[in-house]
Amino acid sequence: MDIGSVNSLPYEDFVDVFGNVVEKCPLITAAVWSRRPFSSLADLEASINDFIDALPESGKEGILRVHPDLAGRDLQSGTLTRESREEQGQAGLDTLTTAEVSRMTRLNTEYKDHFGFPFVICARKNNKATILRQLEERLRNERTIERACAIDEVKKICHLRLQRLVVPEMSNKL
Ligand SMILES: NC(=O)N[C@H]1NC(=O)NC1=O
Repeated sequence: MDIGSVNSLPYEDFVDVFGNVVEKCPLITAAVWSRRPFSSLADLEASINDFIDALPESGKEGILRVHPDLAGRDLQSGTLTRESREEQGQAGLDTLTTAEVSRMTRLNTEYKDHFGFPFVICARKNNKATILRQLEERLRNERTIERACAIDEVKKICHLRLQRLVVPEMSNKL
């Protein structure tokens, strides 16, 4: 889909297509629809990022809280969103050993107890080793820094999800 087609989508279709670019936050997509027309995919992405940046800290934490744990209960029970399942699979989180699952679960719990929101990282840009290392390192962050870091990861996830939905303008001309 190119940006012209994106701009011509009625509200319902726009939310159907882009409703999960930020995990389980279709409200963000619904809000940015009124900022059409977008000049490019980057412009649509910037509108989403602007919306997130304008939220109060409690709103940003809300975005983090609806993210599923990595290698957590939703992965085991098959209740992840399609996007999240693919991302966690690509990072190898669906083939962890029992010992790795235990370590991830222990660290995820420790992180959540400490910050009050789940650990979020762009799985597609990582693998199980870098995810576990980041989880241990970021646990030591000061809260404000960590919240900003997690929101940056949400934006990276959103960037990659958008790219898979909208063909870059150049490749339409080939
Ligand atoms: N907890 C967490 O980071 N979840 C996410 N990361 C990612 O790449 N997809 C997700 O659902």
